[in-house]
Amino acid sequence: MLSYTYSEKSGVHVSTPSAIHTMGKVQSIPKHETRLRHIWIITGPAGCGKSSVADFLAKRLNLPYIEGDEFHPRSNVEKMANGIPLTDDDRWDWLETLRNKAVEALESGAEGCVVTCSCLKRRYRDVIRIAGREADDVIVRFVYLRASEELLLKRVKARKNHYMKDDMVHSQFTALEEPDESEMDVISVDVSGNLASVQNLATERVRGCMEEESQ
Ligand SMILES: Nc1ncnc2c1ncn2[C@@H]1O[C@H](COP(=O)(O)OP(=O)(O)OP(=O)(O)O)[C@@H](O)[C@H]1O
Ligand SMILES: O=C(O)[C@H](O)[C@@H](O)[C@H](O)[C@H](O)CO
Repeated sequence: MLSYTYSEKSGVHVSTPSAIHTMGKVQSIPKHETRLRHIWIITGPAGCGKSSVADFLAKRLNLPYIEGDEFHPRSNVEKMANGIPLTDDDRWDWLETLRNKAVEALESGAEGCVVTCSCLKRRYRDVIRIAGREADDVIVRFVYLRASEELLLKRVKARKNHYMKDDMVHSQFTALEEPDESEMDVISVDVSGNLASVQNLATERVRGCMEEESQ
């Protein structure tokens, strides 16, 4: 069973397993004996730094990294490259694929994984959240990289050799439903600082969250 409490320190509502299910019975176990497996989803609109942060975090935590953009079907990439925003229908299968990839990583023995996925809308995050029902020790957490449209426009404009051009940034913000306080599994990180400071900040927040959970 998962229980939620708000943590001043990490700024998220943390869930802690208070019991595990064994052969149909619920057996309580001491928290310190529980090893949680996290699926860390690095989210936000194009150019917010998902890949740069996820790569860094995965190395620091020694976890496999799944780059969400690699699993978009070719039709989605072609649309985006041609300046056409994706629709909900373009995204459902992709979201499920990413969820399955994350679960597969855990099934094949990883202690957790880091996944990049824009997850622009709440219902997209809900698709990924289902992975947390796999087992009591599996926890899905979102790291939302927060930035203004103006800043991301600047970063995407400066970026070379990417199918997503700056003419798509506005549509990303039109689709975006920023996570609010009711989404207790989201860590929100301001990405207006330089890359190294953002990478460190995100890693610190993630570690803080893990520390809270282990208490
Ligand atoms: N905090 C930062 N400060 C300055 N530049 C940054 C920062 N974070 C990322 N960048 C740069 O902005 C660009 C976008 O970053 P990145 O590719 O990591 O974002 P992304 O969210 O993965 O983008 P996309 O989803 O469009 O692939 C890159 O050129 C990257 O080097
Ligand atoms: O849902 C979406 O619209 C997409 O996932 C985009 O966010 C891009 O793939 C990504 O950001 C690359 O620039």
